Amino acid sequence: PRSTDDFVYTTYHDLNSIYSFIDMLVAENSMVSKIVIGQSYESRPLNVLKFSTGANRPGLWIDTGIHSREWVTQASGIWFAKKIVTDYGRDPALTDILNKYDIFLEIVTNPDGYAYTHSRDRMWRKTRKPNPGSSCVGVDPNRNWDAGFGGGGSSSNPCTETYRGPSAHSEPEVKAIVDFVKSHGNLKAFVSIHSYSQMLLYPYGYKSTPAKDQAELHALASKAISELQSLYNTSYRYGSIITTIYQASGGTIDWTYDQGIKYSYTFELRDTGRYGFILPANQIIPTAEETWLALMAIMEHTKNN
Ligand SMILES: O=C(CO)C[C@@H](Cc1ccccc1)C(=O)O
Ligand SMILES: [Zn+2]
Repeated sequence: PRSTDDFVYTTYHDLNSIYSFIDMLVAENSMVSKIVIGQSYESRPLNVLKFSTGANRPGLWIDTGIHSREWVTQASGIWFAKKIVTDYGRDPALTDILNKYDIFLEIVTNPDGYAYTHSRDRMWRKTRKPNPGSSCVGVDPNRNWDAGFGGGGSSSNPCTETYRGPSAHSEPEVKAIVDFVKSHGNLKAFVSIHSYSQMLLYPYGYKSTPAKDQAELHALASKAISELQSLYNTSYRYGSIITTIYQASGGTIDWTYDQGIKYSYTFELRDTGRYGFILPANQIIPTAEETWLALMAIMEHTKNN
């Protein structure tokens, strides 16, 4: 495609196609820039899109594709990026958000894993860093964060899908975000997008203690999923990670919440298991559209509080 107007949003794309989408979007829009926050284990750039209409603004973070096999999430991230530049100046709610906040969007958060799902194993979830002393490769990047690291709901066995890694933030893909969050210092919302299960989750996953902001997070989740459901009647469950899905330690949003980013959420997109990770491409746009309504509710609430 020569521009993001003729990019095909109705299909899944390989890594090079997504990288060229990112570069086209930057070239086409003065409000969009690309920040390389680090390199993956296999030396791929960790690209973050920055949407900004002014200097020194607080930020809103969205990541997709931290688990590489969850392909509808990277595809939704591409759609979100185009939606933002299309709606700015046209949709009053999005325009007001972008006049006050920067949006940061990391579409391919695990590029080594994503490349591997195209080349070798469609069902790959983890990073691709070898584990010394083991023939099993990769760490679960959603168990590698310094939040209850090593606790229940993560594994010490490199051959499992929830292997936590040798130490917190051992994975370059995770460390790059940790460093970005700390150096930015003014993120007000952090949304990490997974599939599948149709859930909207908030901290904690590593412990059953309710988050101090649990009441507000629960009420906002309720509002967000009713916005989501209003489009195609897709039904979501919502609640804390540990009560809604299972105990999981070392997860992304437990760490961001404990860094003081109150509006920390994880989405589990479509579906509930019929297709699972192999969601048909004809569901990409409907999934992205309905999820965007929930994201707008979260961003608006953040702006108003
Ligand atoms: O990816 C998942 C299935 O795609 C579910 C997520 C559930 C979860 C979500 C947020 C924090 C910790 C765990 C996971 O096990 O890491
Ligand atoms: Zn996942």
